[in-house]
Amino acid sequence: MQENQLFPVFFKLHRLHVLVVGGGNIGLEKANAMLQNCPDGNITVVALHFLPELEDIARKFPNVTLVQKPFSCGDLLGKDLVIAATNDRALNYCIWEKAKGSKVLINVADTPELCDFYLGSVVQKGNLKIAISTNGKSPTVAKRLKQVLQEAIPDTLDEVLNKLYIIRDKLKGDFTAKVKQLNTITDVLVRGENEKSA
Ligand SMILES: C[C@@]1(CC(=O)O)C2=NC(=C\c3[nH]c(c(CCC(=O)O)c3CC(=O)O)Cc3[nH]c(c(CC(=O)O)c3CCC(=O)O)/C=C3\N/C(=C\2)[C@@H](CCC(=O)O)[C@]3(C)CC(=O)O)/[C@H]1CCC(=O)O
Ligand SMILES: NC(=O)c1ccc[n+]([C@@H]2O[C@H](COP(=O)([O-])OP(=O)(O)OC[C@H]3O[C@@H](n4cnc5c(N)ncnc54)[C@H](O)[C@@H]3O)[C@@H](O)[C@H]2O)c1
Repeated sequence: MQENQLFPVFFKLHRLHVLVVGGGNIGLEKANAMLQNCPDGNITVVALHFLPELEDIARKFPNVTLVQKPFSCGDLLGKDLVIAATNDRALNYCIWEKAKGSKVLINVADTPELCDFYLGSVVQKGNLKIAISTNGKSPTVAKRLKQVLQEAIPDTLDEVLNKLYIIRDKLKGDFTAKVKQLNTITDVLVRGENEKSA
């Protein structure tokens, strides 16, 4: 079986600055995906034209800036991540070249082979977040799996996380002892009732 070799990380987008080039459907979709996760994310969108939905977003989110102009190399200055989402393949390739030259991580929306990273499909329950990738094989399956997990994970799990956070703070002893106690308390999460009594 082929393995997915992508390494998932969770970015703090309010501490980074993302450049999106393209203000059409895909630019909107990617900006929306980021803002759903991180409403304080810093995003600059550069495009010749913007969908009205993006203009609404820029009004609603003070950290989203729209710049109406053709892409130029200087747009990469001070950016940590780039998403190229124009309808011009040659331009997307040029943005990729410039980003690589500037050591900025880039996602070219329609070209997996030019992506340093993929956006994931995201399950969210309070503090819990699960990011799903199908290794680029089927974003639709990633979306469906997200829907299944969103339903399956109980809302009360967030209470569990908050309680464990308090307990974690109060536990005494050295690191190894704390880890042991936390594992004992949470054992119930991975073992069924029958297994416990056996
Ligand atoms: C997860 C999600 C995150 C997000 O974008 O927010 C995401 N795509 C989503 C949806 C979606 N995208 C597409 C469809 C149409 C049906 C289909 O093709 O399945 C749907 C479904 C829909 O919209 O219903 C079209 C599409 N997508 C890519 C290509 C190019 C190619 O594959 O060659 C094409 C063909 C373009 C064409 O044919 O012209 C490429 C990528 N899309 C990825 C992520 C990365 C791989 C993630 C992974 O490893 O699974 C990757 C590689 C790069 C990237 O874009 O980061 C988001 C789920 C939203 C949710 O959770 O609700
Ligand atoms: N990865 C994915 O999920 C996915 C899915 C479907 C399509 N795509 C591809 O993504 C691309 C974009 O699709 P779309 O629907 O958003 O297109 P669109 O036509 O709605 O938007 C294109 C955007 O690019 C901007 N643009 C064009 N030239 C520019 C320049 N020189 N400088 C700055 N901005 C410029 C336009 O102003 C516009 O805002 C298409 O090529 C499509 O094949 C990707």
